[in-house]
Amino acid sequence: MTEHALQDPPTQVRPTLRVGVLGAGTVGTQVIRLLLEQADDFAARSGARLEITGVAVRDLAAPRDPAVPRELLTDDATAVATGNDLVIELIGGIEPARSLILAALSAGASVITGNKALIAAHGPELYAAAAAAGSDFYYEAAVAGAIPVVYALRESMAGDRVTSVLGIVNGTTNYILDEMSTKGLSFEAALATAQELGYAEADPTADVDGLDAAAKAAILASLAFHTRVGIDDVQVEGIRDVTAEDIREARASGCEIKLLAIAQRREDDHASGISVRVHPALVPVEHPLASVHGAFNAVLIEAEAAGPLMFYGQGAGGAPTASAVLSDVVAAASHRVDGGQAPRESFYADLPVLGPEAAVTRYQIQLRVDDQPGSLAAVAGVVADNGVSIDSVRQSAYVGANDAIVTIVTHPAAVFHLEGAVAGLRALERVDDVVSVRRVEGL
Ligand SMILES: NC(=O)c1ccc[n+]([C@@H]2O[C@H](COP(=O)([O-])OP(=O)(O)OC[C@H]3O[C@@H](n4cnc5c(N)ncnc54)[C@H](O)[C@@H]3O)[C@@H](O)[C@H]2O)c1
Ligand SMILES: N[C@@H](CCO)C(=O)O
Ligand code: NA
Repeated sequence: MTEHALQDPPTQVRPTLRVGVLGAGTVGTQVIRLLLEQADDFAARSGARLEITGVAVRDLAAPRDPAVPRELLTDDATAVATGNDLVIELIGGIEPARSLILAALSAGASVITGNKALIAAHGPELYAAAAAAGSDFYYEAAVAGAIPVVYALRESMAGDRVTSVLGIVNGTTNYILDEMSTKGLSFEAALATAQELGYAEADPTADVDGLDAAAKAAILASLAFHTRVGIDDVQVEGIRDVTAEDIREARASGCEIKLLAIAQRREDDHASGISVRVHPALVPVEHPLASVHGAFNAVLIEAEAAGPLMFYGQGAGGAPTASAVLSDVVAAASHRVDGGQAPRESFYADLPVLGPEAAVTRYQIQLRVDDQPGSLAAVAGVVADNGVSIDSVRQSAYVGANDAIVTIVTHPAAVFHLEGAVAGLRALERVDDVVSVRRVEGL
């Protein structure tokens, strides 16, 4: 074959697919810009010309990025949802996004969304509507922005048995913790900077309280374990109570504090099922997740045959997220041209989702103790008596008193045993204060 024959004839007639966009905010604007700027590439890659017929917005008069042509704007979102071959939902939230997506699917459109909150609350309903209509339902942008982790779990890992997913999936909180760690800022000061830079919303609750990461954890767990996992199945703790002091102490013991999303398969004498949780944890500095800085995301997947896989990149922002949306647009468009369909929901394994009592993790316990002979032995005795095994102990002087700070890292322990040990420590006369109890991951 000559080189010439490999090239795409410019005159080739292609079908046209009608594309509707719901929402022209941070992500929608970039999706529209790229679809228009790179129209020929999208036509060549998908096999169809992608024509944006309408962009539904809430306020027609609002100032807009010039990348969004004014003549495409409409405030009739239902018409955009029901009058196109491909519908891209980038409004966010539950309603009206849910109703618009259902309307689009029942009108026969394929739907692409980045809406993790909606999928974590109503995923099965959306999948069922897509299957009933014979349409595609795609959502790469919903988890970790540009990082192709939905594709990885839904398609690349379809031939393997995933055992765990461990990730930093919220850019805002990673930025805040990183600023606290590298610049010594307080939580409040770091949050204010994140808001100034546009990472955090004016109302940062979903990010800071771990709910955005929990929605993503639910999606990751559903895909990894072929089991329906909703946001209510995820144990969530955010980063509001992480102090600059916690981070300094973590660094002194060779760790960073990261907000982690964790989905693990458990099959042992004590529990069988999956554990899905989001919480701050100490991560040893040599662990790959410890060096994920700023608003970046990273996801580690472990599977039986593949072993460990690591994904890293931009988990938020208009253009990075648009990249993920557009990969789905190309896939959905090429199915319209050449046949084929997106993977359907896979929940055959139906594994039980375990409660918080089943979690077995390592902990770091920090105590302020009397710096007297026998204090360490008393502390170690209480921990052992409660069935918790100690991995390491570090003692440092406490400034301004006859006290010492003792930092204990345990071997993996059940919550029940850990709570017993902490209660026992609090009751010890030699222990003035249990300063902090944090989970440790990645040891
Ligand atoms: N921004 C990111 O970094 C990012 C990353 C991954 C996924 N996402 C997801 O992408 C989606 C969009 O996020 P975003 O950051 O672009 O949000 P955004 O708030 O910037 O944009 C949403 C837009 O939708 C508009 N809107 C609200 N109700 C509407 C309605 N009824 N009809 C038409 N338009 C309406 C809003 O006015 C706004 O312009 C969300 O689901 C979000 O979770 C965002
Ligand atoms: N608010 C989210 C956007 C991406 O979902 C974050 O900070 O990661
Ligand atoms: Na992604």
